[in-house]
Amino acid sequence: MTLNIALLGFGTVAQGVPFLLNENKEKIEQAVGTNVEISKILVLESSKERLEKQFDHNFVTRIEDIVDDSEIDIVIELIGRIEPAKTYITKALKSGKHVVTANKDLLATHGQELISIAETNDVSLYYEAAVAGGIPILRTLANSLNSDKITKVLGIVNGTSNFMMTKMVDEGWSYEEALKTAQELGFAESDPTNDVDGIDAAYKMVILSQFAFGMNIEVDQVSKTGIRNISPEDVEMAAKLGYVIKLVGSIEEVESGLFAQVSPVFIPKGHALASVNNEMNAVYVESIGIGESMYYGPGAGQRPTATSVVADIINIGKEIQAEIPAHPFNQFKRETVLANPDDIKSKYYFALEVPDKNGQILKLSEIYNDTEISFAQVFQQGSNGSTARVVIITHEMTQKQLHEVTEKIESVPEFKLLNSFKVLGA
Ligand SMILES: NC(=O)C1=CN([C@@H]2O[C@H](COP(=O)(O)OP(=O)(O)OC[C@H]3O[C@@H](n4cnc5c(N)ncnc54)[C@H](OP(=O)(O)O)[C@@H]3O)[C@@H](O)[C@H]2O)C=CC1
Ligand SMILES: N[C@@H](CC=O)C(=O)O
Ligand code: NA
Repeated sequence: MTLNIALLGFGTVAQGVPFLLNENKEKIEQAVGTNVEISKILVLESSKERLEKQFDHNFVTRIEDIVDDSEIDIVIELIGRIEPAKTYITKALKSGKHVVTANKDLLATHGQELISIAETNDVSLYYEAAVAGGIPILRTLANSLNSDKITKVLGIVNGTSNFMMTKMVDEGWSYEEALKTAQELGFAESDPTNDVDGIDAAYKMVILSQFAFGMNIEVDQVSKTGIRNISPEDVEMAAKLGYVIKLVGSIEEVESGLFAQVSPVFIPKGHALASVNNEMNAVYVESIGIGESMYYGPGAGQRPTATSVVADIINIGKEIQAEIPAHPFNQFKRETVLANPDDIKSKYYFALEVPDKNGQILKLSEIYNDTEISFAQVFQQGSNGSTARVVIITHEMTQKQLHEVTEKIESVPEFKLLNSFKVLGA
């Protein structure tokens, strides 16, 4: 019996699926126990003729041609965004088809609804490619780390922004040049705002929270800051102090609950995450059993992402062949409890613009002192004659103190808070 699959969409990632099925045919057939065929591919009417000239596949333009086809076992959604992907996945699941997707936008916002439809219809919904493209992180958390208790996850999980930061900092590329190349290389989302503003990474934090902590946080509960406002002065100061700046997603469980965030972070140069460059991703896990572990690999791009998609197809194929009942991709579920901001502590970097005259550092010190934040280091990083750029590295402080001190600084008209970033390390 052939395992018949159908693709929805035939863009960057989807075109990697036939490539891998073909290049790796023998191994895949041995794993699944039968051959895997792409029987139909759903494309837009406007693209069908162009694709038919280029590829020898059975292209269709109506979702019904796929969901009503009883020969099709697995539907692979690679259109992206919310609609029509959500409607198509729902139809496929309700028609008794297993579904594989790489769509983190959809899983982070409507995942619970889709998981419940899959369960009701006794079919599988797998999405390894949705987090950190080519890194097998979700299956590792669900299968290999199920014996361990995870306390913290730090992730460089957006390939586009990491690629851009690497090229801008190490090779002096402009923001526009770096973004355009990330788009050309197939790393960026159709709307790259999600990549540069930390939204794509926040979607991945939502999914990682489910697998690592069994908690289901909302995207809006993940605080997000992207890479747009990182300045050359921030990068220069980071380097001078022995750090690199990267967009990091973090999830930590403290006594009061879970806290998730995406923001630029100062990472000490010796930390394993500091050497994750270009489109590479890494998920760094702290747990009571293993201690520290890191999972590293390409987070975006056609072949790495399609490799995760095909791994999901193989896993579902094996289960179909062995007549194993469908089960959720992630079985870890607990009540969701958010942390008290008083319990979330970190060191911080503050960059401020202040009038270049006597008494300003003293005035700043008073503000921080009033909020019970102590300085670890203070620098004046240049002056234009009327204003000076002051950089402060603090000792550990809480999220609550961060909000308080930010408000206090912003209430002083002559002070301008340029940036405040978390600093990793004790
Ligand atoms: N690129 C990457 O590195 C990674 C991507 N992902 C995820 O994988 C998914 C696919 O991404 P990617 O391949 O990069 O995106 P692309 O934009 O390259 O591909 C999406 C394709 O879907 C097609 N499409 C759009 N609407 C429809 C529709 N209604 N019916 C049929 N086809 C449609 C588009 O067609 P047309 O070209 O004709 O407009 C396009 O070819 C997304 O969810 C993305 O977030 C996940 C990890 C990594
Ligand atoms: N646009 C995303 C693709 C993978 O999820 C990224 O750059 O990481
Ligand atoms: Na993955």
